[in-house]
Amino acid sequence: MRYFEESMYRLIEETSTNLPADVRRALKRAQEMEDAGTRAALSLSTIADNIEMAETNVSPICQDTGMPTFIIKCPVGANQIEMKKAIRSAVARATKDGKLRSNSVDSLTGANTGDNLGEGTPVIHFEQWEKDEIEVRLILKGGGCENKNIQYSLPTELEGLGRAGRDLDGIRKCILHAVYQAQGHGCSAGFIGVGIGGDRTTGYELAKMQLFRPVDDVNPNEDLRKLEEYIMEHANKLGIGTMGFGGQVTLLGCKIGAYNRLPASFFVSVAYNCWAFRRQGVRIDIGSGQIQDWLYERGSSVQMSDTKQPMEAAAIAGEKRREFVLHTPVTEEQIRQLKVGDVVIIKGPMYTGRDAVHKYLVDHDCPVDLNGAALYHCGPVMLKDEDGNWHVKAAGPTTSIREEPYQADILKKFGVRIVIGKGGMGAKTLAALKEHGAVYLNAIGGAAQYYADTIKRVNGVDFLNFGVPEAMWHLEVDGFAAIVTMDAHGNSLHADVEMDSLQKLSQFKDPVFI
Ligand SMILES: O=C(O)C[C@H](O)C(=O)O
Ligand code: SF4
Repeated sequence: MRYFEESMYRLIEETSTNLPADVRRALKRAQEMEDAGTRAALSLSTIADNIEMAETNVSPICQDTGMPTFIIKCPVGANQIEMKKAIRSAVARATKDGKLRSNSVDSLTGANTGDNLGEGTPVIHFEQWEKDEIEVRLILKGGGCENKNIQYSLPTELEGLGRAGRDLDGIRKCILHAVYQAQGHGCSAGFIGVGIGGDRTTGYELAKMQLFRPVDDVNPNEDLRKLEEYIMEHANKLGIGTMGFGGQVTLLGCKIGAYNRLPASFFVSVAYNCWAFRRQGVRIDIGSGQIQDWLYERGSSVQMSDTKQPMEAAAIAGEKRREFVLHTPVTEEQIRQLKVGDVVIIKGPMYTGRDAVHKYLVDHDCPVDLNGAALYHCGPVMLKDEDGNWHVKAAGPTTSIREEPYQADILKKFGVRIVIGKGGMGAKTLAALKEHGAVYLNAIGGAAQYYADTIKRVNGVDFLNFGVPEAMWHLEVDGFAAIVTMDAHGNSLHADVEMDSLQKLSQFKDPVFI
């Protein structure tokens, strides 16, 4: 097992940087279904470019490299203690090399361990089997989509769908509702794994395990096969679309499994995974520890960006789409001219700030002048070179709704004019944007290489004590493109899509599986 640690490193690197072929194909099918020039099509082509860039740069597809979760099957007698040590060492090394973001945070103190090792991280599950080889599967599921996981306890009453009973039709309703409630927050279009039954813990576990099934497999259970097909067809009628921008494709895959349950319990657990569906696996030689083969077809065989239509070309592609190049800092007048649907391309300084920074700024001063500034909800992957200079390795947006309790106050207090993130924000922020003359731009979630490429320099950093993802990075950008989804006139694309999709959801109220 001399090479086991190196094999684990390669598995981590491959999973983080090279999206597998089955996932790529699902995204290509989505691209074919969206009309050229629409927001959904533009986002999908940015996603396609990003996938290729990640593979070429051997850098993370998305900056949130998630909770590394290893599922291992090994023969009786294999040394699990040694394997665990090797996995932990490979995780730390991959973090140091910028293949993983330092993502392990002390829940009480907020301290980032810096190497992805800590209580409960990484997650490693062992199971013994009869075969004479080792199989290791890895999933890197990010926090934004993890936040959209949901567990239902039947019977229940569901928004838009009414009563969901303890039967196949009740399960159907829960799954549709799960897709609806995720909206664009978890970087749709997504994949869902569903666990029927079990208890609260094993139900979620089963749901997550479904995500290891190949996208194109067929469920051997006839009832579940029918349900999967039904969900794929109907969830895509909700109109949520890529990034929640509206569109034909909301769901890219649905896999359902069932466990027995207790008479009193009936759980339906849904694991929501973003389009950046990073999972791979390897078969390992028990003697040498070397990789024998990959368990999922590797991404390199499916080329993504043949239908290239970068976001910057939006003004040409979409007849009515307007495009604005803004040099930061900006004025109120520049912001007031923007409307939902416009494409904005930013040049100049930009500051990152996410959960810890927002909480801090509410009661403290800011070390930089944010007047007219662009504030980017982003926790990048950063590497420091030998000369002490920082480099951005991956830098897509994070889910903005988490900052809803703070954003309006921060706009007012510091004079921020551009907020950039993904998934949109709520009514309080919308009102503040209108009152103070600011705008919300939706960047393409998961497009971490695409955005890293627009960052030309790192000018400085504050709050590094919050950890790398939570620090305030001072960036210099050129060609940073995003879409206005909340303007300074009280319009929100997110509110519109949410309302519209709720109406569409209620079409599926009547029983189907009786
Ligand atoms: O933590 C991040 O950078 C992103 C997160 O996965 C999210 O989707 O909000
Ligand atoms: S930012 Fe989006 S693509 Fe990245 S992990 Fe979060 S949900 Fe997934």
